[in-house]
Amino acid sequence: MVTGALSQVLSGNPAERVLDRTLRAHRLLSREQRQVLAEAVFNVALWRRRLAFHLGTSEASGSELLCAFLAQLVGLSSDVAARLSGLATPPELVSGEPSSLALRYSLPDWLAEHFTREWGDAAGDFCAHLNVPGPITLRANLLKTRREDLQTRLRAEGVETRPGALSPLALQVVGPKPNLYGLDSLREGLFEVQDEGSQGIGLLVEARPGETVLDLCAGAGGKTLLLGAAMENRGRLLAYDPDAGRLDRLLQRSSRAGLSIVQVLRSPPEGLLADRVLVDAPCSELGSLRRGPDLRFRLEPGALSALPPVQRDLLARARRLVRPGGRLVYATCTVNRAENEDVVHDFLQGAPEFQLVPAEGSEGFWVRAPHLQGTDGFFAAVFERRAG
Ligand SMILES: C[S@@+](CC[C@H](N)C(=O)[O-])C[C@H]1O[C@@H](n2cnc3c(N)ncnc32)[C@H](O)[C@@H]1O
Repeated sequence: MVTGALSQVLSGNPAERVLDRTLRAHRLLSREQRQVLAEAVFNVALWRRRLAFHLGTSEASGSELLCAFLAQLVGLSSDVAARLSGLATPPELVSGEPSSLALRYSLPDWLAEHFTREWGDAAGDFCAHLNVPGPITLRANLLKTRREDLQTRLRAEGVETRPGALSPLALQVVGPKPNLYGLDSLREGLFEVQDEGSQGIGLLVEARPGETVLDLCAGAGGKTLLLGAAMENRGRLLAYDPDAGRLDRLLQRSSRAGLSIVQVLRSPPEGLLADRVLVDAPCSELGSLRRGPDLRFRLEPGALSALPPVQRDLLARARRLVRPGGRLVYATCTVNRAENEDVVHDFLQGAPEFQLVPAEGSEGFWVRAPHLQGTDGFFAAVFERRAG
């Protein structure tokens, strides 16, 4: 069963979906067996390049990779590892650390090269952090609760948390992964699951009660909901996204959150002057790679250059929708100068009515990353439209 699941993952099916399907097809597995299956699928999906190095090949089967995982990472003897993996003879394993970043941290070559260009000496540290699952972080919905009350409520539901250090709304789950979707507190809209970096972007907008705020790439509303709570459900909160299904989910989540000021726009906004506009742009999403063990192997190098034209176009549209004296926030969840700093520099050159509001990061940009603050990777730039 494990090797069947692994060969599906190795042929490009998302590990999480494969695991889900396999568990559903084998409902009689014990809790421990399910856990072992999950560990094996996730670790082989993530470490496949590194494990292939230990096998001395670039093309290894699911069984061979599983055997290398059990011997190299779990520490079983090679005989036992081979038997558990269904191999007749144990493969000879190469020991030691690979010298290249790509093999050490199990990344495609092009991606390791990209991260070296982006982070320089810190690339190894960044890549190491991509291989550790991020924390599960919740955002307290202040329309319905306070962070400390939510913490008490969750404890009563069997979920231990601690306050996040970066966002005043954040609680981090402590201990094993709970089934959050089974909790009444979630159904009652007391919280949403949201990385602290993502919360930080919503907070950069500084939305206030009574204002008109536009979320131009609202998706399913992760940040829209935060903006609505910051506005205390007063004012106008406009949410646009070309993906109708995501907007439908946004509406469901808004109603669960007790948010009634959201107006979903089914076509791009025109002729509007908002106090604040958020452009949470579509991007290559390299900052979220730790959220899926095999995401990195399903990306193509073309992802790095596909989106800057779309991002430039979005900023050009957003430019016309901010009132004089208003605020514009451009954000991505990626680590790619071409989608971040370069897009922003071009925008500032072509839009002299806007000025950068410097954040604490380098060049005045706001940057979050797993090896720096422990969040997923994000980039943001805050602009103000000059008054008059
Ligand atoms: C990073 S996601 C947004 C996530 C969302 N803000 C959240 O916090 O949950 C980017 C979104 O941009 C949308 N998008 C893609 N092309 C777009 C366009 N031309 N105009 C506006 N949104 C676009 C995608 O459908 C996607 O939902």
